[in-house]
Amino acid sequence: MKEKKKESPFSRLWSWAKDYHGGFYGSVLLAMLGVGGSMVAYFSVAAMIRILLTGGGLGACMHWCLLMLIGYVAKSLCSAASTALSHRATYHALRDLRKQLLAKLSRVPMGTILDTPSGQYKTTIVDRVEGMEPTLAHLIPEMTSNLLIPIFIAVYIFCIDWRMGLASLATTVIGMIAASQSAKTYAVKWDGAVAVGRKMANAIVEYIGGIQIVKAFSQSAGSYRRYADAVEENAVYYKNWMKENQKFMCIMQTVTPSVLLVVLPVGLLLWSQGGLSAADFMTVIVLSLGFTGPFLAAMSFVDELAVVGTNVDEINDILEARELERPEKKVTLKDRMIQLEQVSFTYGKEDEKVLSDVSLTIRPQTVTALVGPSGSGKSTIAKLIAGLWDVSGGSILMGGCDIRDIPLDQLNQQIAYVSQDNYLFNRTVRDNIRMGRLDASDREVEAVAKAAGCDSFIRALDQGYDTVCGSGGGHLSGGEKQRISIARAMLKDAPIVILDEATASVDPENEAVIQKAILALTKGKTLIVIAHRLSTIADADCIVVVSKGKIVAQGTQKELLESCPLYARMWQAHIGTKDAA
Ligand SMILES: Nc1ncnc2c1ncn2[C@@H]1O[C@H](COP(=O)(O)OP(=O)(O)OP(=O)(O)O)[C@@H](O)[C@H]1O
Repeated sequence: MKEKKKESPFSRLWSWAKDYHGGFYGSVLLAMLGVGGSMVAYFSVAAMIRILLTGGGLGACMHWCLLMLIGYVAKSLCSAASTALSHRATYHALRDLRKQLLAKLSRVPMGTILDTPSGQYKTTIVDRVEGMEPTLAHLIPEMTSNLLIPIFIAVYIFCIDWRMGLASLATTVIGMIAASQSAKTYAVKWDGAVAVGRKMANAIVEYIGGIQIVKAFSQSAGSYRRYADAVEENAVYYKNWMKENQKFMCIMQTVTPSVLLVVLPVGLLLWSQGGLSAADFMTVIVLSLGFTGPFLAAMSFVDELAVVGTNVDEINDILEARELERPEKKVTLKDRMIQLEQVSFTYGKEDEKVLSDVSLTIRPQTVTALVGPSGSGKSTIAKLIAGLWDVSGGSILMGGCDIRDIPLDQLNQQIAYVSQDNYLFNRTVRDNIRMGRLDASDREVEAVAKAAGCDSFIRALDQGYDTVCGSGGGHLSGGEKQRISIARAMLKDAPIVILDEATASVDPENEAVIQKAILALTKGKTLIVIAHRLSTIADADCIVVVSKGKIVAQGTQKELLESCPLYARMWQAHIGTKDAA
Protein backbone atom coordinates (compact mmCIF):
# COMPACT_ATOMS: atom_id res chain seq x y z
CA MET A 1 0.00 0.00 0.00
CA LYS A 2 1.22 3.47 -0.83
CA GLU A 3 2.41 5.28 2.29
CA LYS A 4 0.66 8.59 2.98
CA LYS A 5 3.03 11.44 2.09
CA LYS A 6 4.06 13.48 5.12
CA GLU A 7 2.78 17.01 4.88
CA SER A 8 5.60 19.56 4.68
CA PRO A 9 5.97 21.92 7.64
CA PHE A 10 5.28 24.90 5.39
CA SER A 11 2.00 23.59 4.05
CA ARG A 12 0.99 22.69 7.59
CA LEU A 13 1.84 26.18 8.85
CA TRP A 14 0.06 27.66 5.84
CA SER A 15 -3.05 25.60 6.64
CA TRP A 16 -3.04 26.82 10.27
CA ALA A 17 -3.14 30.38 8.93
CA LYS A 18 -5.84 29.58 6.35
CA ASP A 19 -8.25 32.27 7.52
CA TYR A 20 -5.69 34.97 6.86
CA HIS A 21 -4.24 33.98 3.48
CA GLY A 22 -5.67 37.15 1.91
CA GLY A 23 -3.59 39.30 4.28
CA PHE A 24 -0.42 37.39 3.43
CA TYR A 25 -0.99 37.60 -0.33
CA GLY A 26 -1.57 41.35 0.06
CA SER A 27 1.60 41.76 2.12
CA VAL A 28 3.69 39.86 -0.48
CA LEU A 29 2.32 42.06 -3.24
CA LEU A 30 3.04 45.24 -1.29
CA ALA A 31 6.51 44.01 -0.31
CA MET A 32 7.30 43.34 -3.97
CA LEU A 33 6.12 46.81 -4.91
CA GLY A 34 8.29 48.17 -2.07
CA VAL A 35 11.45 46.35 -3.21
CA GLY A 36 10.59 47.29 -6.79
CA GLY A 37 10.38 50.92 -5.66
CA SER A 38 13.83 50.71 -4.10
CA MET A 39 15.16 49.22 -7.34
CA VAL A 40 13.94 52.25 -9.28
CA ALA A 41 16.95 54.19 -7.95
CA TYR A 42 19.42 51.76 -9.57
CA PHE A 43 17.59 51.70 -12.88
CA SER A 44 17.37 55.52 -12.77
CA VAL A 45 21.11 55.93 -12.13
CA ALA A 46 21.87 53.42 -14.89
CA ALA A 47 19.57 55.30 -17.27
CA MET A 48 21.13 58.67 -16.34
CA ILE A 49 24.65 57.35 -16.97
CA ARG A 50 23.49 56.03 -20.31
CA ILE A 51 21.98 59.46 -21.13
CA LEU A 52 25.12 61.35 -20.08
CA LEU A 53 27.44 58.98 -21.98
CA THR A 54 25.36 59.26 -25.12
CA GLY A 55 25.27 63.08 -24.89
CA GLY A 56 21.70 63.44 -23.55
CA GLY A 57 20.49 66.62 -21.81
CA LEU A 58 19.90 67.59 -18.22
CA GLY A 59 16.12 67.64 -18.74
CA ALA A 60 16.00 63.92 -19.49
CA CYS A 61 18.05 63.24 -16.35
CA MET A 62 15.62 65.28 -14.27
CA HIS A 63 12.80 62.91 -15.26
CA TRP A 64 14.80 60.05 -13.89
CA CYS A 65 15.49 62.02 -10.69
CA LEU A 66 11.74 62.50 -10.26
CA LEU A 67 11.13 58.82 -10.89
CA MET A 68 13.74 58.03 -8.25
CA LEU A 69 11.82 60.14 -5.73
CA ILE A 70 8.56 58.42 -6.63
CA GLY A 71 10.28 55.04 -6.27
CA TYR A 72 11.58 56.02 -2.83
CA VAL A 73 8.15 57.17 -1.61
CA ALA A 74 6.52 54.03 -3.05
CA LYS A 75 9.13 51.87 -1.34
CA SER A 76 8.51 53.50 2.06
CA LEU A 77 4.73 53.36 1.83
CA CYS A 78 4.52 49.84 0.39
CA SER A 79 7.02 48.37 2.86
CA ALA A 80 5.19 49.91 5.81
CA ALA A 81 1.81 48.70 4.54
CA SER A 82 3.22 45.22 3.83
CA THR A 83 4.68 44.94 7.33
CA ALA A 84 1.43 46.11 8.92
CA LEU A 85 -0.66 43.68 6.87
CA SER A 86 1.60 40.68 7.45
CA HIS A 87 1.80 41.33 11.21
CA ARG A 88 -1.95 41.72 11.48
CA ALA A 89 -2.51 38.42 9.67
CA THR A 90 0.27 36.72 11.67
CA TYR A 91 -0.90 37.71 15.13
CA HIS A 92 -4.47 36.72 14.34
CA ALA A 93 -3.21 33.35 13.06
CA LEU A 94 -1.00 32.85 16.15
CA ARG A 95 -3.89 33.77 18.45
CA ASP A 96 -6.09 31.16 16.74
CA LEU A 97 -3.30 28.58 16.94
CA ARG A 98 -2.82 29.14 20.68
CA LYS A 99 -6.58 28.83 21.24
CA GLN A 100 -6.59 25.62 19.21
CA LEU A 101 -3.74 24.21 21.31
CA LEU A 102 -5.46 25.01 24.60
CA ALA A 103 -8.77 23.59 23.39
CA LYS A 104 -6.91 20.44 22.37
CA LEU A 105 -5.42 19.99 25.87
CA SER A 106 -8.92 19.76 27.31
CA ARG A 107 -9.66 16.82 24.99
CA VAL A 108 -6.52 14.72 25.50
CA PRO A 109 -6.38 12.10 28.26
CA MET A 110 -5.04 13.29 31.63
CA GLY A 111 -2.23 10.76 31.30
CA THR A 112 -0.82 12.56 28.26
CA ILE A 113 -0.85 15.86 30.14
CA LEU A 114 0.61 14.49 33.38
CA ASP A 115 3.35 12.62 31.52
CA THR A 116 4.45 15.84 29.82
CA PRO A 117 6.42 18.30 31.96
CA SER A 118 4.44 21.56 32.20
CA GLY A 119 7.55 23.49 31.05
CA GLN A 120 7.23 21.72 27.72
CA TYR A 121 3.66 22.86 27.17
CA LYS A 122 4.64 26.40 28.09
CA THR A 123 7.55 26.29 25.64
CA THR A 124 5.38 24.99 22.80
CA ILE A 125 2.33 27.17 23.34
CA VAL A 126 4.24 30.37 24.12
CA ASP A 127 7.71 30.14 22.55
CA ARG A 128 7.27 27.82 19.55
CA VAL A 129 4.08 29.55 18.46
CA GLU A 130 5.86 32.90 18.86
CA GLY A 131 8.71 31.39 16.83
CA MET A 132 6.31 31.26 13.86
CA GLU A 133 6.14 35.06 13.81
CA PRO A 134 9.33 35.67 11.76
CA THR A 135 8.24 32.99 9.28
CA LEU A 136 4.74 34.32 8.74
CA ALA A 137 5.21 38.05 9.22
CA HIS A 138 8.67 38.48 7.64
CA LEU A 139 9.79 35.44 5.71
CA ILE A 140 6.68 35.17 3.53
CA PRO A 141 6.53 38.78 2.26
CA GLU A 142 10.15 39.85 2.61
CA MET A 143 11.96 36.74 1.44
CA THR A 144 9.64 36.30 -1.53
CA SER A 145 9.99 39.90 -2.69
CA ASN A 146 13.73 40.11 -1.97
CA LEU A 147 14.31 36.99 -4.09
CA LEU A 148 12.08 37.91 -7.00
CA ILE A 149 13.60 41.34 -7.54
CA PRO A 150 17.24 40.10 -7.95
CA ILE A 151 15.95 37.44 -10.34
CA PHE A 152 14.31 40.20 -12.38
CA ILE A 153 17.54 42.29 -12.40
CA ALA A 154 19.65 39.26 -13.31
CA VAL A 155 17.40 38.55 -16.31
CA TYR A 156 17.76 42.22 -17.33
CA ILE A 157 21.59 42.04 -17.14
CA PHE A 158 21.56 38.78 -19.14
CA CYS A 159 19.54 40.59 -21.80
CA ILE A 160 22.24 43.31 -21.97
CA ASP A 161 25.10 40.78 -22.18
CA TRP A 162 25.00 37.16 -21.09
CA ARG A 163 28.68 37.15 -20.12
CA MET A 164 28.12 40.11 -17.81
CA GLY A 165 25.08 38.26 -16.51
CA LEU A 166 27.27 35.33 -15.49
CA ALA A 167 29.90 37.67 -14.00
CA SER A 168 27.33 39.51 -11.88
CA LEU A 169 25.95 36.22 -10.55
CA ALA A 170 29.33 34.67 -9.60
CA THR A 171 29.59 35.96 -6.02
CA THR A 172 25.89 35.38 -5.39
CA VAL A 173 26.23 31.71 -6.31
CA ILE A 174 29.12 31.31 -3.83
CA GLY A 175 26.99 33.13 -1.23
CA MET A 176 24.09 30.76 -1.91
CA ILE A 177 26.26 27.68 -1.47
CA ALA A 178 27.48 29.03 1.88
CA ALA A 179 23.89 29.88 2.88
CA SER A 180 22.68 26.38 2.01
CA GLN A 181 25.47 24.85 4.11
CA SER A 182 24.49 27.10 6.99
CA ALA A 183 20.82 26.10 6.58
CA LYS A 184 21.75 22.41 6.54
CA THR A 185 23.70 22.57 9.80
CA TYR A 186 21.13 24.98 11.24
CA ALA A 187 18.28 22.50 10.77
CA VAL A 188 20.23 19.70 12.48
CA LYS A 189 21.57 21.91 15.24
CA TRP A 190 18.21 23.51 15.89
CA ASP A 191 16.77 20.10 16.81
CA GLY A 192 19.50 19.83 19.45
CA ALA A 193 18.91 23.43 20.56
CA VAL A 194 15.22 22.65 21.06
CA ALA A 195 16.13 19.60 23.17
CA VAL A 196 18.54 21.49 25.46
CA GLY A 197 16.13 24.44 25.63
CA ARG A 198 13.30 22.13 26.64
CA LYS A 199 15.46 20.49 29.29
CA MET A 200 16.30 23.93 30.68
CA ALA A 201 12.63 25.06 30.62
CA ASN A 202 11.53 21.91 32.43
CA ALA A 203 14.30 22.27 35.01
CA ILE A 204 13.38 25.90 35.61
CA VAL A 205 9.66 25.16 35.98
CA GLU A 206 10.51 22.32 38.37
CA TYR A 207 12.92 24.55 40.29
CA ILE A 208 10.40 27.37 40.69
CA GLY A 209 7.65 24.87 41.59
CA GLY A 210 9.86 23.37 44.30
CA ILE A 211 11.42 26.63 45.47
CA GLN A 212 10.03 26.17 49.00
CA ILE A 213 11.81 22.83 49.35
CA VAL A 214 15.00 24.27 47.83
CA LYS A 215 14.93 27.08 50.41
CA ALA A 216 13.91 24.85 53.31
CA PHE A 217 16.90 22.61 52.64
CA SER A 218 19.24 25.59 52.05
CA GLN A 219 19.83 24.70 48.42
CA SER A 220 20.91 27.73 46.43
CA ALA A 221 20.17 27.98 42.71
CA GLY A 222 23.74 26.98 41.92
CA SER A 223 23.57 23.84 43.99
CA TYR A 224 20.36 22.69 42.42
CA ARG A 225 22.23 20.38 40.06
CA ARG A 226 19.62 19.66 37.43
CA TYR A 227 18.83 23.32 36.98
CA ALA A 228 22.45 24.47 36.99
CA ASP A 229 23.52 21.69 34.61
CA ALA A 230 20.68 22.43 32.18
CA VAL A 231 21.59 26.12 32.07
CA GLU A 232 25.26 25.29 31.51
CA GLU A 233 24.48 22.73 28.81
CA ASN A 234 22.30 25.22 26.98
CA ALA A 235 25.03 27.90 27.01
CA VAL A 236 27.76 25.51 25.82
CA TYR A 237 25.54 24.13 23.06
CA TYR A 238 24.79 27.56 21.60
CA LYS A 239 28.42 28.68 21.88
CA ASN A 240 29.68 25.66 19.90
CA TRP A 241 26.94 25.87 17.37
CA MET A 242 27.46 29.55 16.65
CA LYS A 243 31.22 28.94 16.30
CA GLU A 244 30.55 26.28 13.68
CA ASN A 245 27.91 28.26 11.83
CA GLN A 246 29.91 31.48 11.80
CA LYS A 247 32.20 30.47 8.92
CA PHE A 248 29.33 29.93 6.49
CA MET A 249 27.68 33.20 7.46
CA CYS A 250 31.00 35.07 7.11
CA ILE A 251 31.51 33.65 3.60
CA MET A 252 27.99 34.60 2.59
CA GLN A 253 28.13 38.09 4.02
CA THR A 254 31.59 38.98 2.67
CA VAL A 255 31.66 37.24 -0.72
CA THR A 256 28.14 38.08 -1.95
CA PRO A 257 28.45 41.90 -1.91
CA SER A 258 31.90 41.87 -3.56
CA VAL A 259 30.23 41.54 -6.94
CA LEU A 260 32.36 44.30 -8.48
CA LEU A 261 35.49 42.17 -7.99
CA VAL A 262 34.19 39.99 -10.83
CA VAL A 263 32.03 42.43 -12.80
CA LEU A 264 34.77 45.09 -13.20
CA PRO A 265 37.60 42.92 -14.68
CA VAL A 266 35.21 40.95 -16.93
CA GLY A 267 33.49 44.16 -18.07
CA LEU A 268 36.79 45.94 -18.69
CA LEU A 269 38.06 43.03 -20.74
CA LEU A 270 34.90 42.92 -22.87
CA TRP A 271 34.87 46.72 -23.25
CA SER A 272 38.57 46.81 -24.26
CA GLN A 273 37.85 44.17 -26.92
CA GLY A 274 34.87 46.14 -28.14
CA GLY A 275 32.38 43.51 -27.02
CA LEU A 276 30.57 45.82 -24.58
CA SER A 277 29.61 49.49 -24.87
CA ALA A 278 30.62 51.88 -22.09
CA ALA A 279 26.93 52.66 -21.44
CA ASP A 280 26.03 48.97 -21.04
CA PHE A 281 29.11 48.46 -18.87
CA MET A 282 28.07 51.29 -16.53
CA THR A 283 24.47 50.02 -16.47
CA VAL A 284 25.63 46.55 -15.44
CA ILE A 285 27.90 47.98 -12.72
CA VAL A 286 25.08 49.97 -11.17
CA LEU A 287 22.47 47.19 -11.46
CA SER A 288 24.76 44.53 -10.04
CA LEU A 289 25.32 46.75 -7.02
CA GLY A 290 21.55 46.95 -6.48
CA PHE A 291 21.20 43.24 -6.82
CA THR A 292 23.10 42.00 -3.79
CA GLY A 293 21.22 44.05 -1.16
CA PRO A 294 17.84 42.32 -1.59
CA PHE A 295 19.57 38.97 -2.06
CA LEU A 296 21.42 39.30 1.27
CA ALA A 297 18.18 40.40 2.93
CA ALA A 298 16.49 37.27 1.53
CA MET A 299 19.34 35.07 2.77
CA SER A 300 19.02 36.43 6.29
CA PHE A 301 15.82 34.35 6.48
CA VAL A 302 17.62 31.08 5.78
CA ASP A 303 17.92 30.44 9.54
CA GLU A 304 14.18 30.90 9.90
CA LEU A 305 13.55 28.39 7.13
CA ALA A 306 15.72 25.86 8.90
CA VAL A 307 13.85 26.03 12.21
CA VAL A 308 10.32 25.97 10.83
CA GLY A 309 10.25 22.16 10.57
CA THR A 310 11.15 21.59 14.23
CA ASN A 311 8.77 24.27 15.51
CA VAL A 312 5.87 23.06 13.38
CA ASP A 313 6.47 19.42 14.38
CA GLU A 314 6.41 20.33 18.07
CA ILE A 315 3.14 22.24 17.72
CA ASN A 316 1.71 19.49 15.56
CA ASP A 317 2.53 16.84 18.19
CA ILE A 318 0.03 18.53 20.50
CA LEU A 319 -2.57 19.19 17.81
CA GLU A 320 -2.48 15.57 16.68
CA ALA A 321 -2.27 13.96 20.12
CA ARG A 322 -4.79 11.20 20.71
CA GLU A 323 -8.02 12.54 22.11
CA LEU A 324 -10.45 11.04 24.58
CA GLU A 325 -12.99 9.62 22.16
CA ARG A 326 -16.36 10.99 23.13
CA PRO A 327 -19.51 11.53 21.09
CA GLU A 328 -20.76 15.06 20.43
CA LYS A 329 -24.45 14.27 20.77
CA LYS A 330 -26.07 14.35 24.21
CA VAL A 331 -27.41 11.05 25.49
CA THR A 332 -30.42 10.38 27.70
CA LEU A 333 -29.48 9.11 31.14
CA LYS A 334 -32.08 6.85 32.72
CA ASP A 335 -31.15 8.01 36.25
CA ARG A 336 -28.02 8.99 38.19
CA MET A 337 -27.02 5.47 39.24
CA ILE A 338 -23.26 4.89 38.94
CA GLN A 339 -22.08 1.34 38.28
CA LEU A 340 -18.48 0.17 38.09
CA GLU A 341 -18.35 -3.20 36.32
CA GLN A 342 -15.15 -5.22 36.69
CA VAL A 343 -13.08 -2.10 36.30
CA SER A 344 -9.34 -2.47 35.98
CA PHE A 345 -6.91 0.36 35.53
CA THR A 346 -3.24 1.04 34.99
CA TYR A 347 -1.58 4.46 34.78
CA GLY A 348 1.13 3.23 32.48
CA LYS A 349 2.72 -0.18 32.43
CA GLU A 350 0.25 -2.99 31.73
CA ASP A 351 1.68 -5.14 34.54
CA GLU A 352 1.27 -2.42 37.19
CA LYS A 353 -2.46 -2.59 37.76
CA VAL A 354 -3.68 0.04 40.20
CA LEU A 355 -7.24 -1.32 40.18
CA SER A 356 -8.40 -4.80 39.30
CA ASP A 357 -11.87 -6.24 39.04
CA VAL A 358 -13.57 -3.37 40.87
CA SER A 359 -17.36 -3.65 40.82
CA LEU A 360 -19.49 -1.18 42.74
CA THR A 361 -22.95 0.33 42.56
CA ILE A 362 -23.52 3.85 43.85
CA ARG A 363 -27.20 4.63 44.19
CA PRO A 364 -28.49 8.13 43.48
CA GLN A 365 -28.84 10.54 46.39
CA THR A 366 -26.76 8.45 48.76
CA VAL A 367 -23.49 9.08 50.55
CA THR A 368 -20.77 6.61 49.58
CA ALA A 369 -17.41 6.76 51.34
CA LEU A 370 -14.24 5.22 49.93
CA VAL A 371 -11.77 4.26 52.65
CA GLY A 372 -8.59 2.24 52.74
CA PRO A 373 -4.84 2.47 53.25
CA SER A 374 -2.79 5.07 51.42
CA GLY A 375 -2.13 4.12 47.80
CA SER A 376 -4.94 1.56 47.74
CA GLY A 377 -6.64 3.25 44.75
CA LYS A 378 -9.41 5.41 46.26
CA SER A 379 -8.55 8.59 44.35
CA THR A 380 -8.12 6.59 41.18
CA ILE A 381 -11.69 5.28 41.48
CA ALA A 382 -12.91 8.87 41.99
CA LYS A 383 -10.95 10.12 38.96
CA LEU A 384 -12.31 7.34 36.77
CA ILE A 385 -15.89 8.17 37.78
CA ALA A 386 -15.20 11.85 37.04
CA GLY A 387 -14.03 10.78 33.56
CA LEU A 388 -10.50 12.19 33.98
CA TRP A 389 -9.05 8.90 32.77
CA ASP A 390 -10.44 6.05 30.71
CA VAL A 391 -10.69 2.63 32.35
CA SER A 392 -8.20 0.03 31.08
CA GLY A 393 -10.74 -2.79 31.40
CA GLY A 394 -14.41 -3.18 32.35
CA SER A 395 -16.75 -0.19 32.26
CA ILE A 396 -18.31 2.60 34.29
CA LEU A 397 -21.98 3.27 33.69
CA MET A 398 -23.97 6.36 34.59
CA GLY A 399 -27.73 6.12 34.25
CA GLY A 400 -27.18 2.88 32.33
CA CYS A 401 -24.85 4.52 29.80
CA ASP A 402 -21.09 3.87 29.52
CA ILE A 403 -19.42 7.17 30.47
CA ARG A 404 -17.23 6.83 27.35
CA ASP A 405 -20.45 7.28 25.36
CA ILE A 406 -21.40 10.46 27.18
CA PRO A 407 -20.14 13.75 25.70
CA LEU A 408 -17.46 15.35 27.91
CA ASP A 409 -19.58 18.47 28.52
CA GLN A 410 -22.59 16.42 29.59
CA LEU A 411 -20.51 14.31 31.98
CA ASN A 412 -18.90 17.45 33.40
CA GLN A 413 -22.32 18.93 34.11
CA GLN A 414 -23.24 15.86 36.15
CA ILE A 415 -20.19 15.91 38.42
CA ALA A 416 -18.58 18.42 40.77
CA TYR A 417 -15.13 17.14 41.72
CA VAL A 418 -13.04 18.52 44.59
CA SER A 419 -9.59 17.06 44.09
CA GLN A 420 -6.86 16.57 46.67
CA ASP A 421 -4.73 19.49 45.51
CA ASN A 422 -7.52 22.12 45.77
CA TYR A 423 -5.91 24.12 43.00
CA LEU A 424 -6.84 27.80 42.96
CA PHE A 425 -6.13 30.16 40.06
CA ASN A 426 -4.17 33.37 40.55
CA ARG A 427 -7.36 35.40 40.55
CA THR A 428 -9.64 36.84 43.20
CA VAL A 429 -11.39 34.57 45.69
CA ARG A 430 -14.69 35.60 44.08
CA ASP A 431 -13.50 34.58 40.60
CA ASN A 432 -12.21 31.26 41.91
CA ILE A 433 -15.55 30.38 43.48
CA ARG A 434 -17.42 31.64 40.43
CA MET A 435 -15.58 29.11 38.28
CA GLY A 436 -18.13 26.63 39.60
CA ARG A 437 -20.78 28.48 37.60
CA LEU A 438 -19.69 31.42 35.49
CA ASP A 439 -23.07 33.16 35.44
CA ALA A 440 -23.45 33.15 39.25
CA SER A 441 -24.13 36.59 40.77
CA ASP A 442 -21.95 38.07 43.55
CA ARG A 443 -24.76 37.32 45.98
CA GLU A 444 -24.86 33.65 44.95
CA VAL A 445 -21.07 33.41 45.29
CA GLU A 446 -21.21 34.85 48.80
CA ALA A 447 -24.17 32.68 49.79
CA VAL A 448 -22.39 29.48 48.78
CA ALA A 449 -19.22 30.65 50.56
CA LYS A 450 -21.25 31.21 53.72
CA ALA A 451 -22.78 27.75 53.40
CA ALA A 452 -19.33 26.20 52.90
CA GLY A 453 -18.10 27.92 56.08
CA CYS A 454 -15.64 30.26 54.44
CA ASP A 455 -17.45 33.60 54.34
CA SER A 456 -16.03 34.89 57.63
CA PHE A 457 -12.38 34.12 56.85
CA ILE A 458 -12.76 35.53 53.31
CA ARG A 459 -14.16 38.79 54.72
CA ALA A 460 -11.22 38.94 57.14
CA LEU A 461 -8.75 38.89 54.20
CA ASP A 462 -7.21 42.23 53.16
CA GLN A 463 -9.45 42.72 50.14
CA GLY A 464 -12.23 40.34 51.20
CA TYR A 465 -13.72 38.54 48.21
CA ASP A 466 -11.45 40.57 45.90
CA THR A 467 -8.25 39.19 47.46
CA VAL A 468 -6.04 37.57 44.83
CA CYS A 469 -5.31 33.94 45.76
CA GLY A 470 -1.71 33.87 44.41
CA SER A 471 -0.31 31.32 42.01
CA GLY A 472 -1.95 27.95 42.75
CA GLY A 473 -3.67 29.62 45.74
CA GLY A 474 -0.29 30.19 47.42
CA HIS A 475 -1.51 33.21 49.45
CA LEU A 476 -3.95 31.03 51.39
CA SER A 477 -3.56 28.23 53.92
CA GLY A 478 -4.28 24.60 52.98
CA GLY A 479 -7.57 24.61 54.90
CA GLU A 480 -8.67 27.91 53.35
CA LYS A 481 -7.94 26.63 49.85
CA GLN A 482 -9.90 23.52 50.61
CA ARG A 483 -12.95 25.41 51.80
CA ILE A 484 -12.90 27.68 48.74
CA SER A 485 -12.62 24.60 46.51
CA ILE A 486 -15.65 23.10 48.24
CA ALA A 487 -17.62 26.34 47.78
CA ARG A 488 -16.64 26.32 44.10
CA ALA A 489 -17.89 22.76 43.69
CA MET A 490 -21.10 23.54 45.56
CA LEU A 491 -21.84 26.51 43.32
CA LYS A 492 -21.77 24.19 40.34
CA ASP A 493 -24.82 22.49 41.82
CA ALA A 494 -24.12 19.21 39.99
CA PRO A 495 -26.20 16.15 40.98
CA ILE A 496 -23.05 14.13 41.79
CA VAL A 497 -20.38 15.50 44.13
CA ILE A 498 -16.99 13.84 44.58
CA LEU A 499 -14.91 15.07 47.52
CA ASP A 500 -11.41 13.67 47.56
CA GLU A 501 -10.06 14.04 51.11
CA ALA A 502 -11.95 17.29 51.30
CA THR A 503 -11.37 17.73 55.01
CA ALA A 504 -7.76 16.59 55.29
CA SER A 505 -6.23 20.06 55.87
CA VAL A 506 -8.90 21.34 58.20
CA ASP A 507 -8.60 21.52 61.99
CA PRO A 508 -11.17 19.57 64.04
CA GLU A 509 -13.35 22.62 64.84
CA ASN A 510 -13.61 23.67 61.23
CA GLU A 511 -14.01 20.08 60.17
CA ALA A 512 -17.30 19.88 62.04
CA VAL A 513 -18.50 23.13 60.41
CA ILE A 514 -17.54 21.89 56.97
CA GLN A 515 -19.09 18.49 57.51
CA LYS A 516 -22.36 20.15 58.43
CA ALA A 517 -22.12 22.42 55.39
CA ILE A 518 -21.28 19.56 53.07
CA LEU A 519 -24.20 17.50 54.28
CA ALA A 520 -26.59 20.45 53.93
CA LEU A 521 -25.28 21.40 50.52
CA THR A 522 -25.27 17.89 49.14
CA LYS A 523 -28.78 17.09 50.29
CA GLY A 524 -30.61 15.29 47.51
CA LYS A 525 -27.32 14.72 45.63
CA THR A 526 -25.10 11.70 45.22
CA LEU A 527 -22.03 12.23 47.37
CA ILE A 528 -18.87 10.19 46.93
CA VAL A 529 -16.36 11.07 49.59
CA ILE A 530 -12.82 9.96 50.25
CA ALA A 531 -11.78 10.74 53.79
CA HIS A 532 -9.01 9.50 56.01
CA ARG A 533 -10.80 10.71 59.14
CA LEU A 534 -13.28 7.92 59.49
CA SER A 535 -15.44 9.83 61.99
CA THR A 536 -16.49 12.17 59.16
CA ILE A 537 -18.02 9.36 57.14
CA ALA A 538 -19.37 7.15 59.93
CA ASP A 539 -22.96 7.93 58.91
CA ALA A 540 -22.43 7.25 55.19
CA ASP A 541 -25.05 5.05 53.51
CA CYS A 542 -22.27 2.84 52.21
CA ILE A 543 -18.63 2.62 53.19
CA VAL A 544 -16.45 0.91 50.58
CA VAL A 545 -13.16 -0.52 51.83
CA VAL A 546 -10.44 -0.49 49.17
CA SER A 547 -7.20 -2.37 49.59
CA LYS A 548 -4.45 -2.99 47.02
CA GLY A 549 -6.68 -1.94 44.13
CA LYS A 550 -9.60 -4.19 45.08
CA ILE A 551 -12.82 -3.68 46.99
CA VAL A 552 -12.54 -5.91 50.03
CA ALA A 553 -15.79 -5.01 51.80
CA GLN A 554 -18.72 -2.63 51.74
CA GLY A 555 -21.59 -1.81 54.06
CA THR A 556 -22.54 0.55 56.84
CA GLN A 557 -20.12 1.44 59.63
CA LYS A 558 -21.90 -0.97 61.95
CA GLU A 559 -21.78 -3.83 59.45
CA LEU A 560 -18.12 -3.25 58.63
CA LEU A 561 -17.03 -3.08 62.24
CA GLU A 562 -18.43 -6.55 62.64
CA SER A 563 -17.43 -8.11 59.32
CA CYS A 564 -14.28 -6.36 58.04
CA PRO A 565 -11.11 -6.72 60.18
CA LEU A 566 -9.26 -4.14 58.04
CA TYR A 567 -11.96 -1.53 58.64
CA ALA A 568 -12.14 -2.40 62.34
CA ARG A 569 -8.36 -1.88 62.61
CA MET A 570 -8.57 1.43 60.74
CA TRP A 571 -11.39 2.58 63.00
CA GLN A 572 -9.45 1.64 66.12
CA ALA A 573 -6.40 3.49 64.83
CA HIS A 574 -8.55 6.53 64.10
CA ILE A 575 -10.18 6.50 67.53
CA GLY A 576 -6.73 6.09 69.09
CA THR A 577 -5.40 9.13 67.24
CA LYS A 578 -8.42 11.19 68.25
CA ASP A 579 -8.02 10.20 71.87
CA ALA A 580 -4.33 11.02 71.77
CA ALA A 581 -5.17 14.43 70.30
N1 LIG B 1 -0.64 9.85 37.82
C1 LIG B 1 -0.17 8.67 38.29
N2 LIG B 1 0.75 8.00 37.58
C2 LIG B 1 1.22 6.81 38.01
N3 LIG B 1 0.84 6.21 39.15
C3 LIG B 1 -0.08 6.85 39.92
C4 LIG B 1 -0.63 8.11 39.53
N4 LIG B 1 -1.51 8.49 40.49
C5 LIG B 1 -1.52 7.50 41.42
N5 LIG B 1 -0.67 6.53 41.08
C6 LIG B 1 -0.41 5.28 41.82
O1 LIG B 1 -1.64 4.57 41.89
C7 LIG B 1 -1.80 3.96 43.15
C8 LIG B 1 -3.14 4.38 43.75
O2 LIG B 1 -3.10 5.76 43.98
P1 LIG B 1 -4.35 6.57 44.55
O3 LIG B 1 -3.99 8.01 44.59
O4 LIG B 1 -5.56 6.17 43.83
O5 LIG B 1 -4.41 5.99 46.02
P2 LIG B 1 -5.24 6.51 47.28
O6 LIG B 1 -5.84 5.31 47.90
O7 LIG B 1 -6.15 7.62 46.91
O8 LIG B 1 -4.05 7.05 48.15
P3 LIG B 1 -4.03 8.24 49.22
O9 LIG B 1 -5.03 7.88 50.28
O10 LIG B 1 -2.64 8.24 49.74
O11 LIG B 1 -4.40 9.47 48.48
C9 LIG B 1 -0.60 4.37 43.97
O12 LIG B 1 0.33 3.31 43.95
C10 LIG B 1 -0.04 5.56 43.26
O13 LIG B 1 1.35 5.61 43.40
